[in-house]
Amino acid sequence: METISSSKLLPSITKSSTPNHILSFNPNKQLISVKCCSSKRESLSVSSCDLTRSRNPVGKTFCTTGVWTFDQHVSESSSQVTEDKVGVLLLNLGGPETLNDVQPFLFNLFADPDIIRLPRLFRFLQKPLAQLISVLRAPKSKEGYASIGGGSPLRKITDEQAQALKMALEAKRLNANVYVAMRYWYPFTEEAVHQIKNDGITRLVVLPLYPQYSISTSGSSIRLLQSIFQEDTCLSRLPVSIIQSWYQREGYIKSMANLIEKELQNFSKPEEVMIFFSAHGVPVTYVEDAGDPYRDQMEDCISLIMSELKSRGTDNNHILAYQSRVGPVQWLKPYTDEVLVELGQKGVKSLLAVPVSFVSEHIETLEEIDMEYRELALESGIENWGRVPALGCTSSFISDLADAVIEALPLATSISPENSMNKSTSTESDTNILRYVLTLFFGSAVAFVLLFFPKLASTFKNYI
Ligand SMILES: C=CC1=C(C)c2cc3[nH]c(cc4nc(cc5[nH]c(cc1n2)c(C)c5CCC(=O)O)C(CCC(=O)O)=C4C)c(C)c3C=C
Ligand SMILES: [Fe+2]
Repeated sequence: METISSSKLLPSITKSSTPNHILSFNPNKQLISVKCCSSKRESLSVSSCDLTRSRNPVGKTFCTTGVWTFDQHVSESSSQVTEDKVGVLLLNLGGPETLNDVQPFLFNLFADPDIIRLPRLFRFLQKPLAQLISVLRAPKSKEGYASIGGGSPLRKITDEQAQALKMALEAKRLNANVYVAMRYWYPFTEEAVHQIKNDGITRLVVLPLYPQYSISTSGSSIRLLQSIFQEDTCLSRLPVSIIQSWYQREGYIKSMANLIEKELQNFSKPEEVMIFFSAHGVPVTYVEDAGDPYRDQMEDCISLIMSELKSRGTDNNHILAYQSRVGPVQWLKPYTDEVLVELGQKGVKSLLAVPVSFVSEHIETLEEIDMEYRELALESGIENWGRVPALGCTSSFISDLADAVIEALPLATSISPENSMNKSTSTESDTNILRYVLTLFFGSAVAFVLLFFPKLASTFKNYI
């Protein structure tokens, strides 16, 4: 068992050549532990690396992935797995189902401190800002959702994936209930957790439906989950195993390569097509200041997919760019729209877009790629355009997710109840009330000023 400091966690995870990381947590123990599973494709060998505690200046355990706010410890209990009532919790973003849902959905999204990361001193502005930005952005967002049929397909697709995963698990002789927990819309994470509790689940695997880990996606959902579990004595005893990222799994890489190969055949000269990976962007500060492994994982993922294609004799040129930036800050580069124009200018004639951050169709594939980027590419001189569909319920992919769940199951450990991080003293409650009143007062004042002074509000024009 290797012991390393938590400040080394991120590099060891993101640069690992065998990076299937399954983390189980127990916030009472004074160690952080991570299971680094050497996923040699079909056969999985597990090695544990215990991480010694390292504290940030405010006294909480800190880890550069941004997930592990509290100390954690792993202990294995694989012998129990067969007697358990198993649950699998799929984490996803959620999307507005009707146009009326758009603004409240956007509010939930922008109110997440992992989406708009304000300095601690300005956190009290989070909700008023979320209100303002959601109101300002809603008209543009609504247009987008209107153009793809009046709402997000995410809930329907995720439900179908949940059903397909349940069946794939059954086929592999594991009976499990599969739940869906959305971060910003129905079914909310709280509802899914409530159901898990009601159903008497005794062992849980948490599987974010994002192949690569980002603070803003899997990280946000996992943190929310941790806080719900820590508040509940019963849940804090439930053995849980969290699969943080799975982009490196063979089943995923091969399924992506299959889709790309198939789509290339629709071009008259497949070998001349540029494979254009378009990943969802994140602000640069996430990666460079907060230690988000997203960019490293994305680059690793693309190189694995390209190696797989090469091994099959498909050796096309490829490029990775980042789409969907929102707000006034700098995002990961190169930007998809700028690269499309450059490629057109350089004389690239055939291009296959591959969305790679997400496994369902959603507004950014159906509207942004299929409509906006396609139009831009054609205007820029690209003549032949194609797009790889999202994986959805592709059977090889779902079967691989099922394997990931089965592999993660024995690693589940519980959060013990004694050391509830949320036991607050009376002083803390007083402070909370004071903070609440101040937040309400200043927040309303700021929202009022911004809403009624449009020039100030134009600072936020890039969110619109
Ligand atoms: C403002 C910050 C945002 C960050 C950071 C961000 C990261 C991020 N998002 C996805 C996946 C999806 N995002 C979706 C919608 C969406 N995302 C943002 C903002 C940020 N995303 C907004 C404002 C919206 C709403 C749509 C819009 O107004 O443009 C969706 C679509 C859900 C749907 O309804 O279909 C997905 C999927 C990833 C993978 C990611 C970081 C890696
Ligand atoms: Fe997003």
